[in-house]
Amino acid sequence: MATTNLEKFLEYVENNQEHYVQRLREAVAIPSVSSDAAYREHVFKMGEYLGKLCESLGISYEARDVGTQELDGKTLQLPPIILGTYGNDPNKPTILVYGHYDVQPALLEDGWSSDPWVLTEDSSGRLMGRGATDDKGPVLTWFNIIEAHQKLGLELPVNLKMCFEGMEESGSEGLDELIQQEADKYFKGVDAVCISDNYWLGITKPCLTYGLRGISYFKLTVSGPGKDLHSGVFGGTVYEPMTDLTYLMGKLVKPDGTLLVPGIYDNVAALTEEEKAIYGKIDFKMHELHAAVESDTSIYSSESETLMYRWRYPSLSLHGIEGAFSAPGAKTVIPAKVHGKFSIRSVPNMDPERITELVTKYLNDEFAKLGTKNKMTVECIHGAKPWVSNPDHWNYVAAAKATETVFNVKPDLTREGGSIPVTLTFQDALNTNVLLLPVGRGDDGAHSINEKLDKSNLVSGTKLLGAYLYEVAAIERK
Ligand SMILES: NCC(=O)N[C@@H](Cc1c[nH]cn1)C(=O)O
Ligand SMILES: [Zn+2]
Ligand SMILES: [Zn+2]
Repeated sequence: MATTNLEKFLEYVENNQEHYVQRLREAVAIPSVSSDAAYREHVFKMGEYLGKLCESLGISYEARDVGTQELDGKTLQLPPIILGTYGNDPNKPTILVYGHYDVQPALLEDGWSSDPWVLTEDSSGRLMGRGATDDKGPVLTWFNIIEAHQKLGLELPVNLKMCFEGMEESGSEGLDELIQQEADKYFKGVDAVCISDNYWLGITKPCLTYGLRGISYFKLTVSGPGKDLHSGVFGGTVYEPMTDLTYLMGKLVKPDGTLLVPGIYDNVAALTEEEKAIYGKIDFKMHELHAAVESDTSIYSSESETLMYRWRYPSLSLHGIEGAFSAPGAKTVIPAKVHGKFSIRSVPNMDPERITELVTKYLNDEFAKLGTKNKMTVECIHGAKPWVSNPDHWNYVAAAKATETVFNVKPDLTREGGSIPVTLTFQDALNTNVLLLPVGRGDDGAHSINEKLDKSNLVSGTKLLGAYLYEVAAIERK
């Protein structure tokens, strides 16, 4: 029997694994941290890296300037959004793929077992490095797919449009505006959207993801003294910003995860019996969660509750305190100004503006009760709405078929607790279905130390996303 184009592609990918690892190594070596002004030049370098890849593969592209942002009192240029087009055949469907080329911060001293900016392969084929799974590995698979087709002398079965941003980890600044402006221009004719920027639920079974939580990220500032003070000289005689701040932060959430902001649960969509039944059917075991977090400190003991509290109920996490003493040693300082960082993961039908109102009122009321002479401000520094898609759409059916081709298993349908601000924007502005098709596993440790992508996932992910394009081209799209 003649070999199909898809079979040729799958075989080619299988035989070029080291090339894909090397490409990921180059990308991980660029520390494109979007949240820190000191790293901004590297975010630009990473955008240039993708631009060069586009050039080398004949992808027509534009590095779109989206203006500036204010960060830490400085005006910074936002990294460009890379818009690429590959193929323009009116007889083929057009798929828009999105990803991000910025990463979370990483320092060796945080506890990484190797330099986070040097992709390091261990004996089990784990490729460790910041951005390996979130989201450089998945972004590069699209280029791998195009390259494989060129090397094989094959046409892609679809037209591809690409949208890669460098600010996803910092609120996707500039992206929504660009999408609104370009909805009837650059993005015109898009039949469906595919995003690979999340993870399997566990470590063995692939999934398709149709929902995400939103996020409201807050900065709570308390200031008092005009400068840092000696605690031996001034301790006990002045109101201390850290004392006020930690008191307030302790009033936000209970250790069992219950949010303490009055009214915050009011709009949370009620759980129906139909929805409840879904959680029991998902292939997920508590030991997988324990393995992923490297402890057994889970709040709930059942799989269903754990999934519900990850996907469909809000959570509040305390992230850190800027301005506080945190180095080794025993500095006896009273910090003059401190900023507490926390975020609320929101769910249908919570509204970001209402969340900000409730949080601001509550913190102001609690602060007033302290009777301190310090000053307090609270601001939501970025936000995204929750997103839920239609998993019965042909886009999902195509992805499920591709999963069966590559993994020989039907994928689970999952939601996720993280946030990707652009999902809802694409869905609404382009009036199209959005699919999340993950490459990495649930234990990849995105945002954590020792983030990794298994080599087998890099390879199977390249096959999966390629096979998905074939299924999209073949499926009845209505
Ligand atoms: N892979 C998606 C992801 O990690 N998204 C981030 C988005 C974000 C929002 N604020 C800071 N980062 C997430 O934390 O969910
Ligand atoms: Zn991501
Ligand atoms: Zn991320």
